[in-house]
Amino acid sequence: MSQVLPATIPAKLFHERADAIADAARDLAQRGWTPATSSNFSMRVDAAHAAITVSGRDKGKLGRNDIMLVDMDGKAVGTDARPSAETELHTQAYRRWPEVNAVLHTHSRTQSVASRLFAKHGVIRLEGWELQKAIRGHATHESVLDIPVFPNTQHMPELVARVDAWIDAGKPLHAYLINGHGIYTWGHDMAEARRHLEALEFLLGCELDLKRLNA
Ligand SMILES: CSC[C@@H](O)[C@@H](O)C(=O)COP(=O)(O)O
Ligand SMILES: [Zn+2]
Repeated sequence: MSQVLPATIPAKLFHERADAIADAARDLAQRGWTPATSSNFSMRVDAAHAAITVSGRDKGKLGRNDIMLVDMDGKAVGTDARPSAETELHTQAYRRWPEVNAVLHTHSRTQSVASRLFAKHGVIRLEGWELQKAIRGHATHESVLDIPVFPNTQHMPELVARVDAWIDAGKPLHAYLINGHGIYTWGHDMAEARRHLEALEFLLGCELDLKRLNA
């Protein structure tokens, strides 16, 4: 794949983003959170563009050629490569929150099982866990952190509309699960997005343990 960059985007900037995405993806794949080419990752490059994983690639073995440029409508820029099937969910986050610079989506077993188990409630309420403080804006374990569970669909505009409706209702949103599918979360930078994902994986695992123990 050859990526032609707009004149306004230096190659160094695009490569930095691509390398940060590949590093994160390798780590998450090693944890077993990206089975069978699933998951997708992106970073904002500038106000009008994001770098995102090419669709269908093994996320544990990404190189620079597996990351491409899209505009904020999710359309490929300067390449014939096909962006992630879920690109619109990434660009939605960049459009809605100018301060968000990295979006991560994984398919861990914990995320998948939790999404099925809590789908009937439409939300997982996290409350009383110290690790909630790993999420931006949460200063105490006494805060309430609601993670919505949206129905899965292959039709991205439907999911985009559900996310928009949640945000437009004025409800805080740090992450969402898609039923039988996985999780989306994001951050002001890649380190924050990774911290959010790691904390949420841990917290969902705790909730599943409580269910198992019937506690
Ligand atoms: C390999 S099944 C998972 C995919 O359908 C999808 O949900 C996913 O996360 C990866 O899709 P991709 O198009 O590679 O970004
Ligand atoms: Zn997915």
